[in-house]
Formats: sequence, structure tokens, C-alpha cells
Amino acid sequence: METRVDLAIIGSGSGNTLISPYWDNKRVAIAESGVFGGTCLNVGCIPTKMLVRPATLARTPEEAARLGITMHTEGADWPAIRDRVFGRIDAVSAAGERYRRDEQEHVQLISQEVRLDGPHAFVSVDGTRVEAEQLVIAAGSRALLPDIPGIDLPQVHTSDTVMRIPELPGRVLVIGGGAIASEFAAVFSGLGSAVTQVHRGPRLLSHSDVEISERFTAVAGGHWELRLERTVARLDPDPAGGVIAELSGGGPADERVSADLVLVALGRRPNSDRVGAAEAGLDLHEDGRLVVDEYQRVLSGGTPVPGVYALGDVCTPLQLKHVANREARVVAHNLEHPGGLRAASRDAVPAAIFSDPEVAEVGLTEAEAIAQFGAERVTAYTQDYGDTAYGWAMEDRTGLVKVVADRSDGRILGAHVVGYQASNLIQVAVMAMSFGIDAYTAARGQYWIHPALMEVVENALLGLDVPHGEPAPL
Ligand SMILES: Cc1cc2nc3c(=O)[nH]c(=O)nc-3n(C[C@H](O)[C@H](O)[C@H](O)COP(=O)(O)OP(=O)(O)OC[C@H]3O[C@@H](n4cnc5c(N)ncnc54)[C@H](O)[C@@H]3O)c2cc1C
Ligand SMILES: NC(=O)c1ccc[n+]([C@@H]2O[C@H](COP(=O)([O-])OP(=O)(O)OC[C@H]3O[C@@H](n4cnc5c(N)ncnc54)[C@H](O)[C@@H]3O)[C@@H](O)[C@H]2O)c1
Repeated sequence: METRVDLAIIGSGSGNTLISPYWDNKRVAIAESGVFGGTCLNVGCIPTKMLVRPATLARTPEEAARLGITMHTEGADWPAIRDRVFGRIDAVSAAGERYRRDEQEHVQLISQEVRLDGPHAFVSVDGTRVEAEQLVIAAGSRALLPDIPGIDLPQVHTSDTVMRIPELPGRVLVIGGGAIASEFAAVFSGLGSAVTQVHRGPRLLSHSDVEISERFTAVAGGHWELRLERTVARLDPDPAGGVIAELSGGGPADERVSADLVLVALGRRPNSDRVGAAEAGLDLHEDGRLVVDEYQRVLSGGTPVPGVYALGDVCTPLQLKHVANREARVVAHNLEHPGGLRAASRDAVPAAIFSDPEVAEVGLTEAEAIAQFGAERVTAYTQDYGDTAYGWAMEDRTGLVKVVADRSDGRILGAHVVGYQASNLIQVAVMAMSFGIDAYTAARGQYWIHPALMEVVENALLGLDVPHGEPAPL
């Protein structure tokens, strides 16, 4: 079967948001081979954070004890937690799918794997060919699996499967030191599993500012077991049940870790191969990402292909939902205004890791800033939560905010937070960076509620060695 449409989309994650009322009187085809709604809704941001919340609550007695309150977590009802999470999410996904399939006559939902047939067409596994005036590749990414013996054992999971397990495992082995590994280590450990996290480097979240990464590693190491500078060489079935992992690298020779469940989180590769991008003549980065220009147009032989766009994990170096969504808004505009293309901005993109503790960051680390501008130009200041009034109220001993700025003009170059509510505290710095507000003006040019935790950000900004302006705000 052959169809001609005005717009064809591969992927129903952020790709689904492109179908605005503008397309109501036109023909649209959207292909989705997996669960409708994509990664963030079904197996990513949303369910993980819905699990982080109860896990964080389960750990409250530790904080309460510092404040003179005796509390106990009696236990975690995993089936109830899991069913609450997916009871909500599955319904949202099903409703979204129903809407596109049954309620929008102009939209053809193709629930199959498709491959490009040239840049302006795709073919599904059942042979349906869709030719499009404009086409968007929003095919996302997938988990990478290491090539080690035992990786196909049934106890081995990725983030795609680990959230629907029937019961809470007693012992969990987490392989990886990045975002997904650190979030799930916190979830399982908070809910009561004995967690061991294996990471090849000396610090978790190794791309973060060193101070943040060091603090995070130290606090996480107090919550669950870490095996740093180690890798998992092989996994074998344990005759007693579960899996035995053999570790290699530094540390005790031939160390073995037993676990009931293994979570692998070693990064995600773009799905450009699944859509046959190379065969369609599209340009790829070495890591498999589609090459796009500032307007999100895909390139072929270094030249933009008219009317063909990509967005999200399949092309961006920042695998984040708010980035995929921003790129989708840019693509939506450009599809609707081919004569007035708008560029995507990558300024001040924040990210948060919802682990225990939480981490949030935006812009350059201190080391990156020094490498870019030279040590003379860079000023950085670290403010501990514990040295502010709300930090006293919390009896906090581990949270910190670090701000990096240009000493010559006070421009904020980066901000980094580890601790309670890090993902919210960072937004002040994101706003200042996005609107070009210098560090001193951001600190003194507005009121800060006293004694809110946010004062830790105010104090970090005030600690910087930057110009105060003339006249300086009081
Ligand atoms: C466990 C986890 C937690 C995360 N947490 C966060 C977070 O807290 N905050 C954050 O900002 N980001 C988070 N992310 C990242 C975020 O989920 C992604 O960056 C975002 O969802 C990418 O959106 P997308 O539209 O590019 O791709 P997706 O949402 O993955 O959509 C792509 C879709 O394309 C489909 N597809 C692929 N190939 C084909 C084909 N050939 N034919 C048909 N369909 C195809 C796929 O099935 C998929 O549904 C997390 C990711 C994971 C895995
Ligand atoms: N809260 C969030 O925003 C959030 C949460 C989860 C995931 N995500 C997104 O999803 C992406 C994927 O997450 P992730 O945790 O899988 O990737 P990641 O890039 O964050 O971490 C990958 C980890 O695996 C390690 N690693 C890679 N290859 C290895 C190998 N061969 N042997 C041993 N270790 C190896 C790396 O050192 C790193 O610690 C992230 O980059 C992030 O953008 C975001």
C-alpha cells in the first residue's frame, strides 16, 4: 500500500507533539513501533521520578533522627507502588494512542517498525509505504548493553524492564555510574534492597563538576555499596538463586557480588540505525546521532535536506526530555513556516539527577570554564546548605551550591547543586543565565524570602568575586 501525506513522523515521544491544529486539514502519518508516547512517559523520566518519591520518603527516618524525631519505615509495598505508577501512566499512553487512532481522521497511526526509503518516505514492516512532503525523525535512543558473558540472563534488566518487576529484589547490582544507574540505585536502596553499584571511574556522575561529583559519591556511598574503578567482567547464574557477578579492575582480585537482579545503565545509543538513516544517505556523527543544522534539518553530504527534520535523542548530544521538547517546538514552527525558519538555542540547558542526594547543573563546570576562559577570568564560590538558616533547620551536612562566573563582568557561566531540592534551586541560575542577568544583580537586584533554603543560592552568588555594577543594587 502507498500513501502520500503532508507530514510523516517517526516516533511518538516528543514527535507526537508536532501534530498541532495547523495540520487539521492536512494528512499526517505517525509511526510508533513501541508503546505510544515514547521513553519519557512510559519507561523514562516520569515513572522513575514516581518511584524516586516513595524511595525518598522511605529514607526520611535518617533525617528525622538528626532532628530528634524517632521514625521507622515499616516497609515498602512494591506491587502497590508499581501499580500506582503504571496505573496512571498506562492510561495516559492508551488515551494518547486512542486519540490519534480513533479521533483524528486526518492522522494515520502506523503501529509498526518503519525504515526510511529515501529521506522523504518510509516503509513499514507490512510493506506500507508513506511518501511525505515533510518528514521528521524523532526515533529516540535505546540502552546500550555490554558484550559480557551472562548479559542475556533473565535477571539482567535495563531501565525498560526494571520498573515492572513482580517483587522488590533483596539484592540489586547496578552497573554504571551515570544518571540512570544513580537514580535506580537510590530507588532500590531507599525501598529496602541491598544495592551495590559498580562504576569504572573513581567518582559517580563523572561529567559533573568535580566538587559535585565528589560530594555525590561520598553521600551515595553512605546509602549503598559502591565498587569504584571496577567493571563487571561476567555474570553467571548462582546455583543458590540469582546471579554472581565477577568484577575486574582495581580492588580485591576476583571479587564476586551476588544479586537477585542486575540493572545495566551504560548509556543510550541513538536509533538512527533502526530507521535506516545511513542507507537513506543521511549524515551521522560517530556515536550514531543524526547530524542536524541549527534549524533541526537533517544533513546529507553536508547539505540540509529540504523538509526533513530530526529532534530529540536521535540527534541531540543532550538526551533530556526538555531538550527534545524544545527541539520539537522549533521543528513544529519550521514545518509550518518553511520560509521563516527559526534556530534552536542550546544556551543554559539544565539537567537534574533525581538520586539521593539530588544533583542539578547548568552551564560550565569550573574546570570547563577555566579551560575555555583561563583561570584569571574565572571565579567560583561554593556555599554549603549547612551554613544558611534553613540548612540549620534541616541540620543539613551535605548539600552545596557552587556558582562559576566570569570575573570580568559577572556573567554566570555555570551553577551546580547537590542536595535537597537541587532541581528546583538551580532554576534561579538558569533564569539569570538565560536572560543575561549578572551574578551580583541576580543576588542583590531582587528580594529573597528569609529564611528559605533558596538563600543558599543567594549566598553562593554573593560569594563570587565579580563587579557589583554602578550604582550597585543595595
Ligand atoms: C530511565 C530514564 C530516565 C530518564 N529521566 C529523565 C529525566 O528525569 N529528565 C529528562 O529530562 N530526561 C530523562 N530521560 C531522557 C528522556 O526520556 C529522553 O531524552 C526523551 O524521552 C527523548 O525523547 P524523544 O522524543 O527523542 O525519543 P522517545 O521518547 O524515545 O521516542 C522515540 C520513539 O520512536 C520509536 N521508534 C524508534 N525507532 C522506530 C522505528 N524505526 N519505527 C517506529 N518507531 C520507532 C520508539 O519506539 C520510541 O517510542 C530519561 C531516560 C530514561 C531512559
Ligand atoms: N534525570 C535525568 O535527567 C535523567 C535520568 C536518566 C537518564 N537521563 C538521560 O539518559 C541518558 C542515558 O543515561 P545513562 O545513565 O544510561 O547514561 P550516562 O551517560 O549518564 O552514564 C553512563 C555510565 O556508564 C559508564 N560506561 C559507559 N560505557 C561503559 C563501559 N563500556 N564500561 C563501563 N562503564 C561504562 C559511564 O562511565 C557512565 O558512568 C543520560 O545521558 C541522560 O541524558 C536523564
